[in-house]
Amino acid sequence: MRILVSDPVSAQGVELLQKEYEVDVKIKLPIEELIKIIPQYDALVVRSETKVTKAVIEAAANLKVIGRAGVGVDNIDVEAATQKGIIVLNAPEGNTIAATEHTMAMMLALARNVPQAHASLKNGQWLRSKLMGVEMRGKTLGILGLGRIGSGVAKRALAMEMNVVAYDPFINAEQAAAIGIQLLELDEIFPLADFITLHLPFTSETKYLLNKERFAKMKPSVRIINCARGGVIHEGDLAEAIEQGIVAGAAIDVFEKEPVNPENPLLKLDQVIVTPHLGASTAEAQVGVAVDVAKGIIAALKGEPIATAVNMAPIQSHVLEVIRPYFNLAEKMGCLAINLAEGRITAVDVEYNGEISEVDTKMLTTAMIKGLLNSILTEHINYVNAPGVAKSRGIKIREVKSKETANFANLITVRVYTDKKTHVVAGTLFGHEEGRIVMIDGYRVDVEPQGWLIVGLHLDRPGMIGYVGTILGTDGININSMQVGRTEVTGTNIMVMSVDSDVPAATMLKIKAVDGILGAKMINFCVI
Ligand SMILES: NC(=O)C1=CN([C@@H]2O[C@H](COP(=O)(O)OP(=O)(O)OC[C@H]3O[C@@H](n4cnc5c(N)ncnc54)[C@H](O)[C@@H]3O)[C@@H](O)[C@H]2O)C=CC1
Ligand SMILES: O=C(O)C(=O)COP(=O)(O)O
Repeated sequence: MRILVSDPVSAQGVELLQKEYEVDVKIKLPIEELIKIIPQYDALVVRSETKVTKAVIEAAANLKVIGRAGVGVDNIDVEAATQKGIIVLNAPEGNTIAATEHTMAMMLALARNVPQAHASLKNGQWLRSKLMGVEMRGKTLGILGLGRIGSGVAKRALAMEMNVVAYDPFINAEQAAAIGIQLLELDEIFPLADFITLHLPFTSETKYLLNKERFAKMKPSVRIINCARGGVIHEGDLAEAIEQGIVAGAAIDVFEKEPVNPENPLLKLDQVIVTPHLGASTAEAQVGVAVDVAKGIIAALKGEPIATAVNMAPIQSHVLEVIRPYFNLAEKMGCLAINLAEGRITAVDVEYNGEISEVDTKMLTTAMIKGLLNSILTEHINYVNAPGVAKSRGIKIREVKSKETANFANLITVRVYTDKKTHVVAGTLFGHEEGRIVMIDGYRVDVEPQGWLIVGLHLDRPGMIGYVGTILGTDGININSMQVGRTEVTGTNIMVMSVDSDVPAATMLKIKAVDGILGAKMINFCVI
């Protein structure tokens, strides 16, 4: 597998990738060049500079994952990636402190005219009275977006004895109260705030969130800090508001177009201080995000679950810890259940019993669907596209949960409904890691889901196993384990044979033709 790193990321991250895969680092590629070479790669690592447009994604014939060494994924066409089944993941925690501290630096520099004082003094001017500042203590700070960075800024601002209020429709009052601040509506913040700082993602919702109308509602002494994304503020409106004295000043780290056009009106104003998107630029943050993104890319290429994928349901780390050992089992159960099934599949129920039912199991259900669909479709099914493909094929997926369990501490049961019959497979973990199938269609078994299995239904009479064993032996197929499962209902048994190699269709036909064999299926766990 080959990985392309197209923005500068720390060497530690690149080295991690190199331990497992071939890595090319090619910085500042023109987009045409990127489109030309992207088909050679299985993974792409970017920061904010590379624009991963729809055209890039369409050309990316082999791409499985795009890793963003940082937070914002607005430079990636996530929708196009999702449609193509490409995982997009980010590294959201590594640069939080860097961006938080840069925000504080920008706020203080803005309040005390530090860049203007520095520039004028280096120019030989001693401008003490012209560069009068304002204090932070006792001032009101309005934070728009109270996520990782916004809440870090809130804590630091409280330590500086500021009054802090915030707007974030996705945070509840208790979460804000835990930080020690009050949540307000957006329009309630404007007449109160002496400083407004932005910490929200750039989306269609937040585009030009601060514009002419909103500036008009603010205190004329307001100072605005933007270390989030350029397009969240209408730059032309901000420049105008500053020129007209509606806004006192601004500290800007991010621009709608980067690198910023030297003609951008904000660059011409003395009241505006700027940095060239330096929020994440600390040695510590760059190592942090590079290592995190490398780990994410490796997990994605190995088909393992990823905690920071942005185009899959996010998994909290404590949940991931509980469900991680079950992923492989869930996938294999999906594969087994679909191979047993006959007829047109209409719905799949996944039941979780025991303690596992108490955490968010959506991702495990996705793993099951991934295993199920990968066994029957030629297109590659992964965690990103599995739910969508199931939906497009009219398969209804339901989760059922109960803390109650009979024989096992935790049990996962999958029921595959077809227009002919319902097939049921149950599995659990032995110890912490060992996945076992413990029930097939009502028959109690104990099967390790790996390699190749033959599952056969047969009449409960002497010699059946012998017939099948002879056919396999004659055809040179080695059996490595075998068991027979019974239900309470007498008359039929299930035989499950684990074999060392694929079983040719001709051998399966011979097995099915044995008198007393009611059906036999070959399951190849190696395909998923
Ligand atoms: N200047 C730089 O170098 C850096 C910039 N960033 C940017 O900072 C921003 C915040 O990053 P994090 O705090 O890590 O993200 P986060 O996801 O932890 O926080 C974002 C917050 O914005 C809120 N939000 C989303 N849509 C909203 C809306 N329409 N109105 C109000 N609130 C909304 C969310 O509820 C969330 O609490 C992102 O845009 C990120 O790209 C992050 C790191 C470095
Ligand atoms: O993480 C983010 O969202 C950032 O804005 C940092 O961008 P960068 O990696 O420095 O290009």
